[in-house]
Amino acid sequence: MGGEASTAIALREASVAFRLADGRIYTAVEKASLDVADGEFVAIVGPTGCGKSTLLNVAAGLLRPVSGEARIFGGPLAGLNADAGYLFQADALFPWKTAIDNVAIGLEISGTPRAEALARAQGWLDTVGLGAFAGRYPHMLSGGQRKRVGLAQVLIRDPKILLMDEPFGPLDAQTRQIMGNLLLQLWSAHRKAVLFVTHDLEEAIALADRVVIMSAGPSAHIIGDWRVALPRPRDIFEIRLTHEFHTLHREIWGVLRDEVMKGYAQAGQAVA
Ligand SMILES: Nc1ncnc2c1ncn2[C@@H]1O[C@H](COP(=O)(O)OP(=O)(O)OP(=O)(O)O)[C@@H](O)[C@H]1O
Repeated sequence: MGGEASTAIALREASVAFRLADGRIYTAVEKASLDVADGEFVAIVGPTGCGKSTLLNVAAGLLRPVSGEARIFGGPLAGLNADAGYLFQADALFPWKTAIDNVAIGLEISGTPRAEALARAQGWLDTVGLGAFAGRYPHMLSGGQRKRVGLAQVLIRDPKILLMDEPFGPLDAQTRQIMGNLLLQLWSAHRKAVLFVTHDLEEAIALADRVVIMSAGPSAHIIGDWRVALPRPRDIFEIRLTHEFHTLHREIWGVLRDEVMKGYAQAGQAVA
């Protein structure tokens, strides 16, 4: 492992608890430890409701752990993580702004002159394949196109860390794969540290350098950590067809399946 400063995100025995409406305390995550190196792509997979978004929110500085800590590039995280860009499942686009204005806004807020912000926003729209859609409002774009604008909106600020919470969740299977390939292209060109939450193990293996599995909650924590030694550059259509992919998938699923079943049981849902 490199020095602490080359570790983009270090969660050290982080525990997160919520006060429920009836006053009880629910410990969602307990003593979760995870490192993401600078430039590394790590995917978190786990049963529904286990605490994946909670961990991401700790890394974003949106939630403070009740014990343990989050360190960013070697320093303690206090307040919002200014090194991170965040992409959620839901669109975060302003409906009253055009695509180009949605992309430019992050620069404008931080004082970049409007003409320069627009020129750079147009460059990012070109990069994500939406150069001709600059003047469209979000409601005039497809779900996949809105995700592309969202990616451009985050990447234009050049964050060192990308926090992604099921970013392609609402998209159809084909568009998800196309977006996955676009993300990999952008990531290999710009090499951010990525923490990517997904419930989809195939997506996690196809994209990531490491796949991390969380246990079912309450008191969820990291129970497995696999290095994905598949070659890059990857095409996520093709990589899923390889023997190495299937072997790794079977191995990780052997652990994940048990947690998924526990997760359903604990949520009181019937499983056949
Ligand atoms: N503000 C809150 N108050 C109380 N409980 C919460 C709160 N936020 C999350 N939880 C609970 O903490 C647990 C973890 O939630 P979280 O959203 O992190 O799970 P997740 O793994 O991202 O779920 P999913 O895969 O379904 O999106 C869940 O049981 C959830 O009900």
